[in-house]
Amino acid sequence: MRLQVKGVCFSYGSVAVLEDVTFKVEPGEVLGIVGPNGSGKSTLLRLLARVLRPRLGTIFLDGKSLANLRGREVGRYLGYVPPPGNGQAFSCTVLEAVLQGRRPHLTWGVSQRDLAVVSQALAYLGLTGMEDRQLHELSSGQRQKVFIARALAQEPEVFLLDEPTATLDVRYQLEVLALMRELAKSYGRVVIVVLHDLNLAGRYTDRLLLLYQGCIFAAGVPKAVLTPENIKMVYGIEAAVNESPWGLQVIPVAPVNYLK
Ligand SMILES: Nc1ncnc2c1ncn2[C@@H]1O[C@H](COP(=O)(O)OP(=O)(O)OP(=O)(O)O)[C@@H](O)[C@H]1O
Repeated sequence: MRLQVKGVCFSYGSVAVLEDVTFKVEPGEVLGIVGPNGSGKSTLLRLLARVLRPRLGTIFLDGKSLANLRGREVGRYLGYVPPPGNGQAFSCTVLEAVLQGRRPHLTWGVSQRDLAVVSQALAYLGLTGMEDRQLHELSSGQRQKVFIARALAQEPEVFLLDEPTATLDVRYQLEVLALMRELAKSYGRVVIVVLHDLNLAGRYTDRLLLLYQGCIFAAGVPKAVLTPENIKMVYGIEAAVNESPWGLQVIPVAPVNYLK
């Protein structure tokens, strides 16, 4: 499914947060969104997930405006994983939470296939055996895995992940991003992922949007976006950027004003 964003602007009340954001993502692509705190990354993802509506501009899925989709279509097309710790403290078991991902697909109750998909999603995230645990009794990383498993179980065309790796240990940071790449490359899904870790952004994405004060400051392949100059302008730090056998390596050195 192709996703197109055309001239999107958004404000919270009278405060403009996104200005004239335009880009597109093709099936099979992993798009990363990076940028400093408050630059508008989460807001952009919430607009793509139709949690928020643009003030101006349009978001298209295969040429159809997102605004015109029915609720069930939104659930089938878009799998949204909110950032860790964002109003997710409702009380249910791990199994119930992941099963919720099947809701857009359910017809007459839960089928064997629904259970098989859920069980595979749990296994991918190393959650097998934790099905009966209560969500509020889990560690924040375990809870984050549950929300990622729920999005996997949803089998959406487009994955929208807001800092999915922020609370995960290094192994699962790699597991989750490798799995998302695989879903894009082998199954033609679109993956859009907000990341703070520039090394992960450099390694696991095909293209990056670098947001700055609500605008796209740079867009393109990671090597073109994650330059020391761009990083300095946007984050105010000196950084060393090297090519490594595993992809781009970004070493944040120090805030610019500390070096004077
Ligand atoms: N519900 C809200 N009401 C009013 N302003 C908001 C709301 N949510 C976010 N903002 C503001 O909108 C701007 C963009 O916020 P957003 O959460 O999209 O940024 P972000 O790039 O995801 O930041 P971070 O890296 O800190 O998660 C910020 O200035 C923020 O204070």
